[in-house]
Amino acid sequence: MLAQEEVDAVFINAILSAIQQRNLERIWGKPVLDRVGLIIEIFNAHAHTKEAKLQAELAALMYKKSRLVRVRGTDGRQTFGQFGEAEVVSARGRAASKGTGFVGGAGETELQLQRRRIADRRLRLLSQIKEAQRTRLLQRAARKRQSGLEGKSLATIAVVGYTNAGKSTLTSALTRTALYCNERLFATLDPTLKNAILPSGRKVLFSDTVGFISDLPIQLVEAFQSTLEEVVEADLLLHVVDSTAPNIEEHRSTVFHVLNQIGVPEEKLKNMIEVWNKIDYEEEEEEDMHYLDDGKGEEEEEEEEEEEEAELSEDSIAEETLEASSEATVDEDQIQNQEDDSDEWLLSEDENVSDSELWKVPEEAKEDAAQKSGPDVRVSALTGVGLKELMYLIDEKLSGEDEKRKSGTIVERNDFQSRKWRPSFKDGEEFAAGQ
Ligand SMILES: Nc1nc2c(ncn2[C@@H]2O[C@H](COP(=O)(O)OP(=O)(O)OP(=O)(O)O)[C@@H](O)[C@H]2O)c(=O)[nH]1
Ligand SMILES: [Mg+2]
Repeated sequence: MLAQEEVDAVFINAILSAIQQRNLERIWGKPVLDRVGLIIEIFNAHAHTKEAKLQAELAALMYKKSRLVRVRGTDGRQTFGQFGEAEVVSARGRAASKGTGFVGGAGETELQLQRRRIADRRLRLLSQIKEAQRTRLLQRAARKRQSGLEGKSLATIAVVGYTNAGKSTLTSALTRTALYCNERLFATLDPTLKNAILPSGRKVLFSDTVGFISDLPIQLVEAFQSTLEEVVEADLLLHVVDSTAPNIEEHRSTVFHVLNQIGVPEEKLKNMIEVWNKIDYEEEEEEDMHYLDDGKGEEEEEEEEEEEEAELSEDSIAEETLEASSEATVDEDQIQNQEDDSDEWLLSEDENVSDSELWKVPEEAKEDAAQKSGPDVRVSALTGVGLKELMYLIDEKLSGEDEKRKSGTIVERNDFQSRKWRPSFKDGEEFAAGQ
């Protein structure tokens, strides 16, 4: 067991509310990172292109906004937080001022100021991202005009899947190019287009995309909106599944959930090809299993895991931490009940929810999983097994699409606004603010 001094920071694999995070930091005297915070750190570390950097900054900003809480310090005065978080300001100061008609106060001003700064920056980032999106749109339109063989349009195939499923490795293998592949999560943040020739001789474009992850809040999806646009607009989707992942069903349903959220039409989801990757690994794994066995029975391990999970449940964290540091902290409900009208104008409608709610993927959405229960094709992107079969399948699916288009079953969708999911901002406003 590590001594407290040896620990630099604590990561909690759950979504913490701002208050929970802050209370834990107070008790432990260490920075505490939750699941969303960690994802954002990774986004930032992996963002290299201009667009990816903008998107990562927007994600960080949205997260920061949800962390804006007001706390009263141990000495009873308004505080900016023990750890220098300038965004943490007093709620009780505001409560005390209620009824007197006095709405000002240092804490509130600071909070409003912070919110305003965040709102301004968000608008600027959104308009820059929108600009990148426009360029992308023009390029896409130009690509569509380019003809493939026999006058067929140049089809785009988006490669989607959970992070680390092997999307980049597969895209590289299919297009015989070298894309950046890595064991790290979110190795790819930008969509990359590469061309390839199908067995029929048809020329197509493969688009490698950012990976999905469970509990990825919709606010983060907003940040990657222009990247995900490639997916919505693609002619065909390849869903890469890591067949070695222990929680494969959760991965699959997460991917379906995100695709639904970003507005991929039902028709395209049905037509999607499910590719189970890393089949080479499966064989090796069985041989290796006994080396990894630590001598514990499976039941014992499960029990331990359950205990750990119980310890980390949000409620227990909230209770413990609120008790342990009652003087320095405030109750979350109390804060929400005091949710003032004065700041509301800074937030759009959907943002007036508690911060813990803000970062949660709705439960029912998780059940919104794949109807299909097996792979269309099993491959190994590393060894090349199954890739030929996959290429034939893509050819087949695309010509099926052509047929449908000819018979008028499919209507071309060039209209962005008809998408199911749209970000919480209104287009006109964003542009007015950004120009
Ligand atoms: N054994 C085995 N490993 C694979 C296979 N395909 C990919 N990998 C490995 O899986 C890891 C992730 O591969 P990537 O292609 O970067 O995965 P990705 O889905 O693009 O990941 P992100 O961009 O981070 O979302 C790398 O270490 C690959 O070498 C495969 O067919 N077999
Ligand atoms: Mg990748």
